[in-house]
Amino acid sequence: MSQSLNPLAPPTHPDQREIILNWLKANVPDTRVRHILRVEEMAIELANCHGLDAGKAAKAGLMHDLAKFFKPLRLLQMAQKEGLTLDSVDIANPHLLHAEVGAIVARDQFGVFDPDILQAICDHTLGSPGMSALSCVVYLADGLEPGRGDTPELEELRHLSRQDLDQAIWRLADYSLRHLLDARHLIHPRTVLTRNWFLQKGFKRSPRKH
Ligand SMILES: Nc1ncnc2c1ncn2[C@@H]1O[C@H](COP(=O)(O)OP(=O)(O)O)[C@@H](O)[C@H]1O
Repeated sequence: MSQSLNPLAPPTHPDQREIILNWLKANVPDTRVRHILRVEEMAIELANCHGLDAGKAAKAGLMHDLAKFFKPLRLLQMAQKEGLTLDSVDIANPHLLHAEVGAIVARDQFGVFDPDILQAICDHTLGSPGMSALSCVVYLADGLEPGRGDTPELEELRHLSRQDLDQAIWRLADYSLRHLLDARHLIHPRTVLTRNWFLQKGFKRSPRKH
């Protein structure tokens, strides 16, 4: 995890999924629970497509939005207590911290200590330059699960997400950035850094195309 959540010994509960799902049903509106379940399903599908650990993808998908409905002050306080470095955009829009704070909840409330899963939860909204394939899968599942719509652009991105994780990441980052620009929202620089990192990775793979 780029911002040091401490990976200690893992006490894994056999009924962990049911416990997490019950917590979500009590703390998150039904529409968001349905989104979370679609993210879990798409993360499993993408993990299988790309030869990744589908169990880890499922867990990160199920837990990615644990802190989605935490109030801004709570998000800021938890992030500060954890010692996370905050960008000015995080301070202006603490909602963006729900990703990192979700990983803190996964660790502290549900005893998840797997650093790959915690990092994928952290990365799900803004991405991260050089993020792992597991993080890519959860970022893509969050942005492209079927409930996001069925425009030709989204369908193309879904197709790409099954073929090429790197290209799908920068294309989905571009898609998000376009929406943020149109809405005249602040843009967190990490999305731009993520987009550039994965675009450049593509240049290195096929230099003559660019
Ligand atoms: N790079 C970014 N900079 C600023 N705001 C962003 C960025 N990425 C996403 N957001 C905004 O943060 C909010 C949460 O993002 P996300 O978790 O992807 O949303 P949701 O799952 O609710 O669609 C959304 O309102 C989105 O517009």
